[in-house]
Amino acid sequence: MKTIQTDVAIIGAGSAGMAAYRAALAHTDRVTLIESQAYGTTCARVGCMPSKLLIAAAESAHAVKHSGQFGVHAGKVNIDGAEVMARVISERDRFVGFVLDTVEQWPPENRLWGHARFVEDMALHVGGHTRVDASRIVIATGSRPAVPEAWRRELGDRLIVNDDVFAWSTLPTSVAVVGTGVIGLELAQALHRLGVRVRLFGRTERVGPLSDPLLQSVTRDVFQKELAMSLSAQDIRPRRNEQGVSLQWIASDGVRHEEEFDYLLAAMGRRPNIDNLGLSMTRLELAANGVPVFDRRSGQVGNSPVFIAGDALDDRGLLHEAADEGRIAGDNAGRFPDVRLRLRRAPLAVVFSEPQIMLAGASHAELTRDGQAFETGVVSFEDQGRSRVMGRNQGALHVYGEPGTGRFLGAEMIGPAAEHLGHLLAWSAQRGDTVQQMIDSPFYHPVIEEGLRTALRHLRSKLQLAPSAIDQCIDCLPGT
Ligand SMILES: Cc1cc2nc3c(=O)[nH]c(=O)nc-3n(C[C@H](O)[C@H](O)[C@H](O)COP(=O)(O)OP(=O)(O)OC[C@H]3O[C@@H](n4cnc5c(N)ncnc54)[C@H](O)[C@@H]3O)c2cc1C
Ligand SMILES: NC(=O)c1ccc[n+]([C@@H]2O[C@H](COP(=O)([O-])OP(=O)(O)OC[C@H]3O[C@@H](n4cnc5c(N)ncnc54)[C@H](O)[C@@H]3O)[C@@H](O)[C@H]2O)c1
Repeated sequence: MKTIQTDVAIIGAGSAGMAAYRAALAHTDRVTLIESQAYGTTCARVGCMPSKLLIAAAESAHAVKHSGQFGVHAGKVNIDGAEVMARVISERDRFVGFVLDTVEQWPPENRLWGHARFVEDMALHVGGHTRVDASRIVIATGSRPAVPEAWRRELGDRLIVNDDVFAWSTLPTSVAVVGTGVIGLELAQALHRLGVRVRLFGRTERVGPLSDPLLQSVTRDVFQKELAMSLSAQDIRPRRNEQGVSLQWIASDGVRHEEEFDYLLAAMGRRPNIDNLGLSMTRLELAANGVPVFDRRSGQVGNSPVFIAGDALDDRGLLHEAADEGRIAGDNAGRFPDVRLRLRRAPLAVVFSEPQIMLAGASHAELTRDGQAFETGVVSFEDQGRSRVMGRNQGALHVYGEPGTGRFLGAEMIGPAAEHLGHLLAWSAQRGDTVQQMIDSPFYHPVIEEGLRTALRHLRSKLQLAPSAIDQCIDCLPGT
């Protein structure tokens, strides 16, 4: 076995690992980036980008099918599954190509291929061919889908995960999607809108990530109108059969049901890739979930020269967070022992369903857990002017503010343009804006942001910072 010495070894060349590599290089040329699979990142290859490409096709099909509400009749919609997947894959490959171009420009002597495992505190074995002795190590190994082993054994290639969807050459006829989290919701709705028979299974009544109980119920109602859903499904039993999968489950009414599908898509959460890293060979302190105990502001594991970033943290699981964490961990690994604590951005998460879902700043669950006093301002989008104009008048927004100071704390929303409102609200949360400062900002007319202003005015009156918002007035057109 060959032995190499390096200043910084980075395990994983995904979004976090690539950011860590760039940041560490600012301090030393002796940086080794280790990858065991294809370069290209989860986000570009099988995550953010191909899922949004599939959703874009689905939105297009949906818009054509529902144009009748505007008096525009497009006739029978023909969805060509092969063409849909061809565009998804060719555009995806373009995004992956940009990542590959970047990695290929990096010196080959800085790149090592193979699965890395700790064999001692600061030594790795890679692919059975190389021992790497490193002064500092960054763990950026990402995550993988959680799949029940018994289901995998029973269903074989009929049990699929997100990676498999983006290898399809055409669309299947039917898919059972298990898991009503972010991936389940995005992919189930997209496939349904592209003409695939879909049933979405949840083991509880929870749909999507919103933690505000009232918004959870709005979310459930909205998606139940469009999708075949079996919530609180118990004893889900998949069997392999001629067609693909026969699925039995006990519905919330206690009755056992059975339905057949081509595939079962497991969207049941993701597990950090830290269980196969040989961490037991090190003295690193591990938390109950097996992840080394780390500081979010530095990425440092205890006081050790080991850093961790991205989905491997089992924390926020989002691309922009992975890139930030990679940069912080790589910089600190490069400058070790002069480790710097970095400010983290305000939380922001978006689900690209229709309507979209977003959380910005502190969530309802976090405020409640932390015992933070707060009031809630609300707006429904059902009668909001611009949302009605566009026929996208579904959902609601809740904004949270602090009594006394009038400080804006956070928001949760299901509704139109949530990806954009989410940014405005996360920026306000990060700046520490007051509700009044936000209301004093310009609002054009007619725009969906006027709905946000209604919610903020409602919050202001709940915080007793101003008289109740005026419901009817000349500049308060419908839904403002
Ligand atoms: C379907 C889907 C849709 C998503 N959509 C969005 C979205 O719209 N917006 C958003 O913000 N986020 C989204 N995400 C989440 C986002 O993709 C991830 O948070 C992000 O890609 C994590 O980056 P990472 O660098 O931590 O992991 P990865 O990019 O997975 O990189 C980890 C790398 O480590 C390698 N590796 C693992 N173990 C070893 C080892 N022992 N030795 C060597 N190499 C190893 C892996 O092969 C991999 O290349 C989505 C995820 C999925 C699955
Ligand atoms: N738009 C985005 O930003 C985006 C999109 C996709 C994925 N992601 C990232 O990927 C992560 C993983 O997504 P995900 O949807 O797999 O996880 P998730 O944690 O959002 O949802 C998992 C769901 O699976 C359910 N589940 C788990 N075990 C089950 C069982 N045995 N039977 C039935 N249901 C079961 C859970 O109750 C939950 O509803 C997300 O948390 C997010 O960080 C982000």
